[in-house]
Amino acid sequence: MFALAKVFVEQYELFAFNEPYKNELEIIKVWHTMPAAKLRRFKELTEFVLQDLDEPTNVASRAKHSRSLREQGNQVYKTKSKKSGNDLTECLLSASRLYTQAILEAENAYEELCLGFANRAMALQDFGYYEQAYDDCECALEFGYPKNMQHKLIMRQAYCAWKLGDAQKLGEHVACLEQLELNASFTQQLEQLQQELQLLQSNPQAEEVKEAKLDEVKRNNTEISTDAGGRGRYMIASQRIKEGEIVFTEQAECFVPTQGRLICQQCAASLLCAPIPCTRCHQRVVYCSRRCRQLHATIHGYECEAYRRDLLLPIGPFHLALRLVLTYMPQWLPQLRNGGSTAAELWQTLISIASAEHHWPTAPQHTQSLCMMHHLDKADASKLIYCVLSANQLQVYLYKCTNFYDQLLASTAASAEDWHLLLAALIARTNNQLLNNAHVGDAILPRDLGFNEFVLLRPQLWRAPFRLRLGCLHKFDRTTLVKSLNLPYYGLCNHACEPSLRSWYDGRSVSSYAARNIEPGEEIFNCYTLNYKMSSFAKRKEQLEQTFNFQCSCSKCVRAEPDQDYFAFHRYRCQHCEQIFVPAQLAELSWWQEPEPPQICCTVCQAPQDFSWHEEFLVLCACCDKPNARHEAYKVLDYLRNWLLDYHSLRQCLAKKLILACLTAKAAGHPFEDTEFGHLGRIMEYVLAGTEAQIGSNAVEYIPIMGCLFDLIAWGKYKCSKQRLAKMRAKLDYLAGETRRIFVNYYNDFIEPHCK
Ligand SMILES: C[S@@+](CC[C@H](N)C(=O)[O-])C[C@H]1O[C@@H](n2cnc3c(N)ncnc32)[C@H](O)[C@@H]1O
Repeated sequence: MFALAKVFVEQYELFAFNEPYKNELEIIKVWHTMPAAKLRRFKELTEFVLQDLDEPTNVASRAKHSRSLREQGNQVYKTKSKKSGNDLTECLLSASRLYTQAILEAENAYEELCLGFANRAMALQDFGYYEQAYDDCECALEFGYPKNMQHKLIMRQAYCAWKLGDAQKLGEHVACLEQLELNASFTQQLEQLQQELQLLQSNPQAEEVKEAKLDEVKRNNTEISTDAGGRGRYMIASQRIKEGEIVFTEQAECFVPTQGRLICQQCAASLLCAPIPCTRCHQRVVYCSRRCRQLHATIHGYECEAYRRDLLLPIGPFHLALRLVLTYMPQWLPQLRNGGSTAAELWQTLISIASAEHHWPTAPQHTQSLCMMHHLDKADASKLIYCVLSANQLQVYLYKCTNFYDQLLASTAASAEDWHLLLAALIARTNNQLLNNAHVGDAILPRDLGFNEFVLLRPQLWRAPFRLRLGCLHKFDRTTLVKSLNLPYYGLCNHACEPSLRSWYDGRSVSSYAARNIEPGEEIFNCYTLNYKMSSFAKRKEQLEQTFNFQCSCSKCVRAEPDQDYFAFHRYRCQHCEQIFVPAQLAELSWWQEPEPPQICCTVCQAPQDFSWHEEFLVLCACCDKPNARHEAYKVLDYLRNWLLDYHSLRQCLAKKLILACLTAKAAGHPFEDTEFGHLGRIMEYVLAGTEAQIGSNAVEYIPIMGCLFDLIAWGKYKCSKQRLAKMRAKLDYLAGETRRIFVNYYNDFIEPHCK
């Protein structure tokens, strides 16, 4: 990261750009025409980054480290015969964790890599992750598992295929094993599998009903109009859409993980139990299955060297721009084939597609993406230069380190030099379009999950695949941003501070639901910032102006008092005059998040407020394993209701802290009195009502708190009516498939029994 930043600083000095913006191609041309000596230095620096960042692998030391981790895994795995119940689960998952580390560490030390996969297959199979165990066997074979032991893996695959009810695969593996000479024990296993195969064949299992996929996009509720007055295109309802109904769905053809997160690069799954890494790019890319690895192979072929050099993390948002260009170039090329032979002509061809009218709901994503709005024309010189430097670095990378140019040169009459200009200009333009249009997708994960930690392998959490232990749902306590996606249809929604949509991400897909009834012809708004109840008018204004270049004139912003709803979550009763006030300065509203909190004074009597209890409350939360501390904390929170009014942001924040601290203590086995659950239940209901008031009960933020309440119900310590439970259960249907599976299993295992 340092090398790239240093190079950009020097390149910035070399690139004196002070011309008015025409378009991205013209800016790129400017640096291509800088004085020869400067240009030489500029190019040297670009290439220096590519050379300097290359991290060759020391295969021997990788192998050594990987072997040591695998052997630790073996030690743990060996103890399984003495274990049962949760202890057995722990043993298998901790072995799987160590084998996973061994696989990641091995990189291209293939002798170790294949053994790591083979051993993980064994532990995962025992635990019941049959699909993943099957894939691991396949990986072990791919990476050179010793020939004389391959029958073990084939037997394992046959077993997994049987468990998965896949007669075809089972038949293939059984046929293969029948050709081999096996010892008595393996022969016995084979005979059993032969019988199972006959049973499967004579009694084929009903085709598993696959969950409805989002591949089929829903757009019939919406139309796109254009505003001649500068707001560009916008989305309207083509018919009445009732609150909670789907407004539209979209599936991103390209996305990237945010901040180097290890999610599947193909399907964006964020809960992996058996990550399959690329062996070349230093544990920076993983897949949830071999199929996903296969589907992503072409794009990764272009990115692998950049990952290997760790170029994509420091390049930040440009990574999505790069991926968009890599993804769509094959679709753009046929249009460019007859679109001229110079960079200028090809550029013009793309721009004419971008400025044409299309039927937006059905236009392909590669066309919609070309047409996305951007504001590079309003950017200052430093932003333009940074954009050029990043785009140049990526273009040179593609030229020097990949075979991406092959298709460009084979499909068009343009020269490599023309493509240098065009590609850099296209990356720069795409990046700016994405800054204005890209979306970030979240996942519900434990707050303390490490970057290279895989939650499905976490200790003390699971009792079976996708089945949590009693009282552990609260561990999924946070919505975390995990991916940036290109969703150009969603991007056609203009902004309002009170959105019409509640959007839920699932892998590469988004489903947007109506936040309230929407009438035919009414505009459908997204909210680009926190909504009007969660952030101040000034903050939203600043963000919208800086990033999106417009001033919001939505119904919430044009009111005489645009902050009235935001202030409703910051009302105090003065400790002296007992009048109600909101702190005078915006910066004072979230004082508890400041490193050096300001003194808050009542705006009626000016008396300074004493918030020393805040620190004390945090200390109590940290000691929630002790009953006295918990009782004191319940009391303080109850007392605060007189001073932090209604759904005060701070009171909600403290309530969440206390809930999580108590549930963590309870899950760790600390005894709780029955009366305490009454307190906790009330506190959870308070936070749920606050979340509903501030964001809505159909927003993803509602789910983690609901999960806490589920734990209480699951322990039999809190009662809800059947109707209430049914309503909460219905919310789980919004969740991403992988998370839904966990939450629904939990509901069925532990909540449903309490309904009877
Ligand atoms: C994600 S795009 C929305 C679609 C865009 N109108 C288009 O035609 O492509 C964001 C851009 O649309 C414009 N925009 C969005 N909401 C707006 C609003 N409420 N008022 C004015 N301009 C808005 C701004 O130029 C903003 O940068």
